[in-house]
Amino acid sequence: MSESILSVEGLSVRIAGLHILQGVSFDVAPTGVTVLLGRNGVGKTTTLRAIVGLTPRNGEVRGTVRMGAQSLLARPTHRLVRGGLGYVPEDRCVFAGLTVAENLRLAERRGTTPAYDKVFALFPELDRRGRQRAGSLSGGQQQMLAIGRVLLNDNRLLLVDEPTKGLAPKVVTEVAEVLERVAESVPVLLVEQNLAVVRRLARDAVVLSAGRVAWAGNARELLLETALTKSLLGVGASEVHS
Ligand SMILES: Nc1ncnc2c1ncn2[C@@H]1O[C@H](COP(=O)(O)OP(=O)(O)OP(=O)(O)O)[C@@H](O)[C@H]1O
Repeated sequence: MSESILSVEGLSVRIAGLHILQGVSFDVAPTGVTVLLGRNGVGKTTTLRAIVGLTPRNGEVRGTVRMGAQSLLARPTHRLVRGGLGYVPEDRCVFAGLTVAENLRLAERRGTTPAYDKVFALFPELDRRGRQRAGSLSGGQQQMLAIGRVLLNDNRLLLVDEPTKGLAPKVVTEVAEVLERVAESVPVLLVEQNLAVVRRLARDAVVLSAGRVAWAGNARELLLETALTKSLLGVGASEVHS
């Protein structure tokens, strides 16, 4: 593989006495989508949050995370974000009481030109619904806002946590289409449980199990190995190929 955009080595996270990650190591390719997989509660969100410096204060993080030559773990989150690490959290976290336009305006950064043209080209609905309160958007529209907000600024890498969770099948397809287009210009580390979306988007896959990386390699190869998906993800062939 060509040089990675993100390198995670020996990442260990303890929270409230739980040793959630126990020496996780993997690389994220400099282009396309790398998917982080694993059964529920295995530590996927904990991994993304550790990378972006959002482990709870009572947690302890060890190991090394590098984006290019830069070491990330000692840096505060706002610096990482300013340095081009975009994060779309699980559950979207849009400001329900603010309008779409206000949610976007909050993401603007001093000294940079926010890329409204790019965001509205990807999500015309965000332009049309500028005056609508984010809390009254559908789940899919909120997800588009959460992704659009991050894309207002330049990113070297995007971390996206379960963007299709809880969405209707048609909207899952729309979100997948958008992420596919986004990934043409910026590499993505994606947590995703919907294996049809994984099959469509991901070139590389990393599977967590028992606090460690249990498997890493080509995503399509993983999805073709029924015994592997069953043992690592707890899903059978019908779910993989649906
Ligand atoms: N702040 C916290 N305090 C205590 N335990 C936590 C905390 N954050 C995560 N955990 C525990 O760590 C484990 C991993 O959680 P995490 O959310 O990272 O898993 P996940 O793989 O993203 O799961 P899911 O697929 O269900 O979202 C779980 O057992 C969870 O309960």
